[in-house]
Amino acid sequence: MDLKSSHTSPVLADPAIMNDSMLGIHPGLLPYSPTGAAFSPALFLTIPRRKPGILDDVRSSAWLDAMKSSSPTHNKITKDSSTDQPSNDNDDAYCNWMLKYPSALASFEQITNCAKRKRLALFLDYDGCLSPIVDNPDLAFMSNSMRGAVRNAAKYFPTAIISGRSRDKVFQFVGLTELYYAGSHGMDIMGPVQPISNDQTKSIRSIDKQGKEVNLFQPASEFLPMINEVFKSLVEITKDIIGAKVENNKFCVSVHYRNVEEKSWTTIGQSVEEILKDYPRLRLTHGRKVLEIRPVLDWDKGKAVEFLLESLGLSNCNNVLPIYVGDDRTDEDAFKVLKEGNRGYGILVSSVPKESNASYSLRDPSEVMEFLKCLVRWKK
Ligand SMILES: O=P(O)(O)OC[C@H]1O[C@H](O[C@H]2O[C@H](CO)[C@@H](O)[C@H](O)[C@H]2O)[C@H](O)[C@@H](O)[C@@H]1O
Repeated sequence: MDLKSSHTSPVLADPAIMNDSMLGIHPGLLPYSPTGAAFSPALFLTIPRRKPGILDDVRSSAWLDAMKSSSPTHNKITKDSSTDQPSNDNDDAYCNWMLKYPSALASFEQITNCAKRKRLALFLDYDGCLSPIVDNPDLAFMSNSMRGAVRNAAKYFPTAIISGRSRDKVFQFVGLTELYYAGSHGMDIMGPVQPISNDQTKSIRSIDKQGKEVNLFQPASEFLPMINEVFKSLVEITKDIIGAKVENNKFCVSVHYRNVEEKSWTTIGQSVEEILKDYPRLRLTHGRKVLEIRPVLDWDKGKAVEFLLESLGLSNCNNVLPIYVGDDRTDEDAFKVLKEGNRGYGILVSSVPKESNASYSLRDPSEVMEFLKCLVRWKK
């Protein structure tokens, strides 16, 4: 998905530049842009309500555009009839794109030159990064070789998984106790116990499954009943749409349409919109063939990275190099945090050109595994 092109879609347009009557799409369905938003100390965002509109056909096509653009089509492999060699329609575009987002493997020396005499911290997204994208989200298993690579990396560098999944679910998939986990797009963080200097009033001491004392940060805890209610309504409203799947990710909900025929995508989008009309404190973001419903909070994967760095005692240090590897739009918040402060590197996992705040790229999870192995070899 080209982030630039998203700004041409009414559903994905920046709310800051939309007027009240524009399309009548529920504000919770628009992506959050912090520009001009008012923050309360409790992290809540104020998003202006818009009057309902009547342009239903325009809204349907807006839904379809938004849903299509959130999941890029993959490279089409064709055969060159003159040589009978496979050729790739999009190779040139990908090579050009890599001039802006060089391969983290090809640029490994450059990255490690920067990491010299610094402490490296690793932040890894799960789906599409450590596990390949598959049709059934319940079967998105990580390979044993990938698990081994992550385990080895965690021996040398503090490592955290930051996922849109519930923290329990992603822990089930990864199964490594030596990592830190942030679920629900960073709204459920289990990190190390540290004196925390910033005002993270919602942090509580807890004990993890291994009996270790940990710090639990759940800024959206009061949304739990609301999320459960919305989850049930979404299950009900989508039950007759073949292929639709609703996943409860604890502090957010995913509505999957990967296995739904394209002609029903608009129905899914509008069903979600219908439900969210009653929940102005929830908003929607788009992922890879998934609509994600989450609290209107000034909290995202970027904030989660900052929180974890602080909990690990690694913030405000010139001798720390955080690296974040992710594939999805929600990972952009983390890329941005690292890029803006020139603090570290975002690595986008993508086999198609996408506009991003990342500094480097990797094609797919197998390259992510190779990159992790390279880091370990370098550190040894
Ligand atoms: O932050 P992530 O760890 O990348 O989680 C984002 C979403 O990932 C999952 O959905 C995606 O992967 C599925 C399995 O490969 C795929 O079927 C789906 O189409 C993708 O969108 C997960 O199921 C969602 O709940 C996460 O929010």
